[in-house]
Amino acid sequence: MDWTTLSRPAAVGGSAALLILLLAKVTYLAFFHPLARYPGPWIAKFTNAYAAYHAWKGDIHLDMWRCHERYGDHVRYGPNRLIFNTTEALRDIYGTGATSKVVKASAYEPLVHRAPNTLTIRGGKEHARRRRIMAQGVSDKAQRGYEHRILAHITKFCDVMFGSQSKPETENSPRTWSEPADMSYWCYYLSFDIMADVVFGAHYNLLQDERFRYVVESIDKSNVRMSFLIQFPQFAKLKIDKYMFREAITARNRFIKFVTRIVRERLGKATTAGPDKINTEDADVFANLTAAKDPETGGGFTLNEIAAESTTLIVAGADTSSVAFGAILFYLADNKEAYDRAAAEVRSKFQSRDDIAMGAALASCVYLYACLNEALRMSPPVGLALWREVVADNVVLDGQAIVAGCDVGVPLYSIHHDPKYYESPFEYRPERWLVDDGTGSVERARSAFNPFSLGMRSCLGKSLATTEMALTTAAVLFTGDFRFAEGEKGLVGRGQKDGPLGRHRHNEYQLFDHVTGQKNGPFLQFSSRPLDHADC
Ligand code: HEM
Repeated sequence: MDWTTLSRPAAVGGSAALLILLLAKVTYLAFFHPLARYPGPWIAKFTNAYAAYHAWKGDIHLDMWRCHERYGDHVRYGPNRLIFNTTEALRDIYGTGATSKVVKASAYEPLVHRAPNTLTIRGGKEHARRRRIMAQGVSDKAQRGYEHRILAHITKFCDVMFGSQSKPETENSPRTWSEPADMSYWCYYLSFDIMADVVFGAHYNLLQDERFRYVVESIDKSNVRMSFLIQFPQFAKLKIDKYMFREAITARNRFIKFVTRIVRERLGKATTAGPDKINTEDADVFANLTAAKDPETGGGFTLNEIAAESTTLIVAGADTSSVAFGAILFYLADNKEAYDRAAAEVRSKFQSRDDIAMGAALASCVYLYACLNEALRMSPPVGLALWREVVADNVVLDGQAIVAGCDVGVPLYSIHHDPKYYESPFEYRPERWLVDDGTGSVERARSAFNPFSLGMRSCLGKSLATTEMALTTAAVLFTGDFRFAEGEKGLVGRGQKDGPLGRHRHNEYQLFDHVTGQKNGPFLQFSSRPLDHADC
C-alpha cells in the first residue's frame, strides 16, 4: 500500500484503530488473561522480550530466582508463561504421568535443524520410539564398552594439566606448580574429546591440538542466539534475528559444517555394527545405534536418523559436562575441608591411577559423589526453566488450573537454592547429601534436585555424564593437587561483592545461561604427588 496516497482522515482513523487494538490487547493481558492473577515483572505480562533480554544477557537463571524471591512460588514470566518453585510442580510438569497433557514447548523450534530429534521433538509416540532406541546407545552396558575411550582422554587431561612443570616436593627442592590454566577451556576440550570419541570414534584431540578448538567456541556463540529465540519465539518467526546475531549465525554454520564432516567420516567407516558387535569394546554410540532395535516394534533408526541423533548427543553432552567439570573443580579448590576429604577418600581407595575405573571402588567414594551433587546443585549447567506447553484445558499443576497454550516450567537454579529444600542454600556443603539433620533433610534435598531434569524428557546421558565426572575428578585428585591461581586470575569465575544481586557471591561459580551455562575460569594450578603415590 502506498501510504502517501491515504487521505489525512483515513490515516488518522487507521492509527486510532491500531491504538485501540493495542490498548485492548494490553488491557486483556494485564487484567483478563488467565494468568493475570499471578504476580511477576510488569513488562513480562506483555512481552517475551523481557525473558529474551535476560537470556541474551546470560542471567535468566538468576532473574528467575530473583523473581521467585520477590513474588513467591508462582510467577508470571511472560504473557503466556508461568514459573513454579516447588517439588510438587516438578512432579506435575516433568514427572512421567504429565507427558500427555504437558509436552515440550514449541519454543524449542529454533533448535531444530532440518528435522526434530530426540531432544527437540515435542513428545508423543515418536519421541518414545526414539528414546527407547537411543537409550540402548547410552545404557550402562554400552558404557562399559566406552570406558577405555573415556579413560584415555582423562589420562591425557591429567598429563596436560599436571605437565612437566608441576613437581612434588623432594628433599632438595620445593613443590612446583603448573602455569595457571583456564579451566573453562580445558574442561570443554576434555568433554568434547570424550564425546567425539564415544559417539563417533573420532579423535579431534582438542586437548593437544589447536586446530579444531574453534568448534567449542562456535557452540557457545551459537547458543547465545538460540537462548534468545527460545525465550522469544515470535521474534524467530519475524526472521530478523539474522541482522542481530550475525556472529552467532556464522558460528552455527561453522559448527554444522564441522559435524557434517564428522558424520561423513564416520559413514566412511564400517557403519553397521551387526548384532555380534553391539556393546563390544570396538563399538561407539554410532555403531550401537545402527544395531539397536526398538523393543516394542522391532524397528531401528535409519542412517539419517542415526547421524542426526549422534550429532545431538555431542551438542547435548559436551558443553553441559564441561560446565559440570568446571564447577566441581571450582568448589573443591574453594573449600579446603571438602577437598582434603575427597582427596583422602580417592587416595585410599586406589593403589595407582590405572586402577581408577568404573566399579565397586569408585562407587564406594560416597564423599566424592556428594561433591559432584553439590557442585551440580550450586551451579547447574542448565539453570533456567525448561518450557513445557500445556496442551489440555485446566490441567492442575501444583494446585493451579492452567489453560491450554500456556508454557510452564520450574527453574533449576531457583529450586536448587530454595531454603524450603536446602538449608543455607548458597553454602557449598557436600555433607547435606550424606548426613540427615533429623528432619529428613537428605530426602528433602533429593526431592528438589534435578540437574538432569526428570521423567520422560530427562537427560539420556545422565549416567554417562556422572561416570565421566566421577572418573575425571578421581583421576585428578589421585594424580596430585590443584589450587586457584594467585592474584587477579584466581578471581575469575567468582561473583563480585559489588556485583548485582545474584552475581555478588564471592564463593559461587558464576554461570551465564544461554540454553546451557557458559563460564569463565576458574584458573587453576596443578602439582603432582610423589611418584610412589601417583602413578603419573
Ligand atoms: C553434566 C552433564 C549434563 C547435564 C547437566 C545434562 C542436563 C540435561 C537436561 C536438564 C536435559 C533436559 C533438557 C530439556 O528438557 O530441554 C537433558 C536432556 C538430554 N540430554 Fe543431557 N545433560 C548432561 C549430559 C549429557 C550427555 C553426556 C549426553 C549424551 C550422551 C546427554 C544427552 C541428552 C539428551 C539426548 C537429552 C534429551 C532427552 C529427551 O528429550 O528425551 N546429556 N540433559
